[in-house]
Amino acid sequence: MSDPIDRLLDAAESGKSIIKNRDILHFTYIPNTIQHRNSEQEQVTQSLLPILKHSRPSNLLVYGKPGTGKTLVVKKVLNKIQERVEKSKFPIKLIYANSKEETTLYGLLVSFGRQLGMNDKELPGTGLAISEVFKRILNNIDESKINAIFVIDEIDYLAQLVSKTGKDILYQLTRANERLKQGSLTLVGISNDLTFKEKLDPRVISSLGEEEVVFTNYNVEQIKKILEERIDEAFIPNSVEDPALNLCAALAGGEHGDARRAIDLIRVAGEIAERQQSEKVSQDHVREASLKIEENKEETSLKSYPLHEKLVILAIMKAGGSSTGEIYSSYKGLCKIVGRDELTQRRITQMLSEIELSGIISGRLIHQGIHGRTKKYKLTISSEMIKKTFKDDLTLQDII
Ligand SMILES: Nc1ncnc2c1ncn2[C@@H]1O[C@H](COP(=O)(O)OP(=O)(O)OP(=O)(O)O)[C@@H](O)[C@H]1O
Repeated sequence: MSDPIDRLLDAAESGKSIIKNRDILHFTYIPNTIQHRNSEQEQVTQSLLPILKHSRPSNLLVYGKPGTGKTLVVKKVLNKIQERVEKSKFPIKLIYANSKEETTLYGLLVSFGRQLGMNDKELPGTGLAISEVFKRILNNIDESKINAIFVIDEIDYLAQLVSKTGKDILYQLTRANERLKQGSLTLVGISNDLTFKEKLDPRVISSLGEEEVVFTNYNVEQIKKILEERIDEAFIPNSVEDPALNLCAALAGGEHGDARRAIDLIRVAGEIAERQQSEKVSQDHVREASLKIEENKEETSLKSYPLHEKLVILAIMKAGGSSTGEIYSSYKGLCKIVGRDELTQRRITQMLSEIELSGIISGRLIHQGIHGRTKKYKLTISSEMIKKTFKDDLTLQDII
C-alpha cells in the first residue's frame, strides 16, 4: 500500500490539476469583460462621471439580488476612473468598504478613515464618540480638499447597525457636503435587499437615492455564458463536461440568477474532481458540490449562534413535542444540566421567531379551538448536522 500522503503529493506534483488558475474563480476577481451588463455599466459610469470634470457626483444607490454583478460593475467603473485620475492632478479618493465585514459602525468609519490615509493618532481604532469620528473624517476631506467617493457595499447591514445603535449616521453621511467647505463626499450604496429603501428614514432616501441603478436577475442562459467564459480562463481545456456546466447554470439560475453561486459551484466541483483525481468535472461532482456548499452554510450559521440560541435549537431537537411550551420546558431541562440560568419564556418565544428567520427551523400556527392558538416548530435541518456542529462545544457536549 502506498503512503496516503505521498500518493496525494505525487498526484499534485505530476501536474494532474484541472484548475489552471484558482484566483479566477475567487469572488474578488474582476473579469476582463462583464457580460449582459452594458446598460448598468453605462448608468453607473454616467452617474460618477462628474468627478472627472471636477464636480461632485450625486449620491448613488445600486440595487439587485445577490450575485447579479453589482459589486463587480461598481469596482470596475472605479478602477477605470482611478486609472484616469492618476494622470491628472485633481485629488480624488475612491474608497470601498463592505458593511457586512465590519461588526460595528465605528469599525466601518475607521476603515474609511484609514483608506483616506488617516493614522491611528488622527483616528484611533476605539474610544471616540461616533460623532467625533465622523467630524475628523470630514475635517480630513476638507483640509486636503479631496473629492471622495465612499462605496458602502451591503449597505442594508449598515442600516441595521444604525438602527441598533440609534445613530443618525446615514443621514449625516448623505448630507456631509453641507458641512464641507472644500472637497466633496459622494456616497455609493450597494444593496441586496430590494425593500431596503422602505426601511429608511425618508430624509435619507431622498439624499441617498439621488440616482438609482437597478440590476435585474440573470436568466439561466446568461449564467451559462458567464460560466463558460470563467471556465475557459480558469480550467484546462475540455475539463468540464457539458452536463456539469448546464447543471451549474440551472442550479444557480433557477432561483434568481446568482452568478456568484454558479462560480462557487464550479469551483467546489472542480476541487472535488481533483481530489478524486478525475480528469473531468461531471454532473455528479456538481451535485456533490451543491450539497457541500449547503452544508457549509448551515454549519456556519449554527456555529455563529450564542449559547442560549444553541440550547433552544437542541431543545427543539429533543422536545417530546414542538409547541413553544414544550420547547421551553425542554430548554429549561438543558439549562439545568449545563448549569446555566434559564431565560424567560417570553424571551425564548422571541428567540424562536428570530431563529425561524434564518431558515434553520420553521414554525406553523395551530388553532386549538377555545384554547386559542399556539405555534409549533420543527427543524429544517437534520439532527446529525446539529450534533456534528455542536460536538466540539465544551458546554454542550454532555447534552448532545
Ligand atoms: N456579468 C458578469 N460577467 C462575469 N462575471 C460576473 C458577472 N456578474 C457577476 N459575475 C461574477 O459573479 C460573482 C458575484 O458578483 P458580484 O459580487 O458583483 O455580485 P453582487 O451583485 O455584488 O452580489 P452581492 O450583493 O452578493 O455581493 C463575482 O465573482 C463576479 O465576478
